Amino acid sequence: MLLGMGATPLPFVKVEGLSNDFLVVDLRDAGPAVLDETVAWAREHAPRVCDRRRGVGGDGLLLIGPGQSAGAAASMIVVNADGSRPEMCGNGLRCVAAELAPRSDERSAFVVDTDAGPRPCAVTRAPGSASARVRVEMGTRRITGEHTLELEDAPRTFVAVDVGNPHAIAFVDASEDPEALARSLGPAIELHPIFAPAKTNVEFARFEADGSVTLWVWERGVGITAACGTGACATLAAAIHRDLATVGQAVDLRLPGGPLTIEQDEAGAIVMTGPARAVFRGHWPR
Ligand SMILES: N[C@H](CCC[C@H](N)C(=O)O)C(=O)O
Repeated sequence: MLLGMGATPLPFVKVEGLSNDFLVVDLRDAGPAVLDETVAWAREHAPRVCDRRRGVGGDGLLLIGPGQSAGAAASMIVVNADGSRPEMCGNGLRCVAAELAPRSDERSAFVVDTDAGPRPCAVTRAPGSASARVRVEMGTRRITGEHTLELEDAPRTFVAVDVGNPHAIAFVDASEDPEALARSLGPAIELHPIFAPAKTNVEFARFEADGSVTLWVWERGVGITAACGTGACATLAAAIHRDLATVGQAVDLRLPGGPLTIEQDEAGAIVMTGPARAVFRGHWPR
């Protein structure tokens, strides 16, 4: 199936994990030439495909290819809504794993290769259900620095965390609104020279009286999303780094799209567990 003039329509599955939504295209059997061509096509057409009025709508595309590393069941290539190709996507990987897992199986486990490395996944679902609960080993976080940025309202300090992709997390006071801050300051921080050339995802997190965390994310290459799996992982890592949380402590991360369970061990290895759902199937006309 060669894409381009007269190419056949592109089959996809629309998926969502905590309302972070994507188009999944399964190219495991398409061969390397078509996979590469489809990645190039997706990067060029992502803005239109992800447009919520003129296209399917979504935060990005997830292209599934054959596994690259020994024993991997498949690989996942992520394309953001702006056409950029990030290293990793946590909510997206849960959705890809749920697509890879046989609907008839209650439990399945396998490794998926990503641009950030292999990620072990475990899928649990009621047989036949379009929804699943997925546990992903997200690798080991790296704290890459702390940066105090002079921003329009006041200097703010961000913890820079790499969880395969880059994140900058600011913890805000009880009197501040993380959503308003993410919307107003997110774009400038994503593009701030200190994070060049890779740019960064941006998180504003507020600890609540009950110990939970209200989290809003301005995603690199996307904008505000309802949830960000890698962002939740990076936020917990930053909280532990700042002694706002402890290793092994279950922190209730409250994203607009719903809660995520994140755990970090003494060595900095992070595990994320959350939902994934297939919403509908379709074909994108070529
Ligand atoms: N926009 C992100 C990729 C998607 C991350 C997010 N959707 C997740 O669930 O981790 C980036 O450019 O690094």
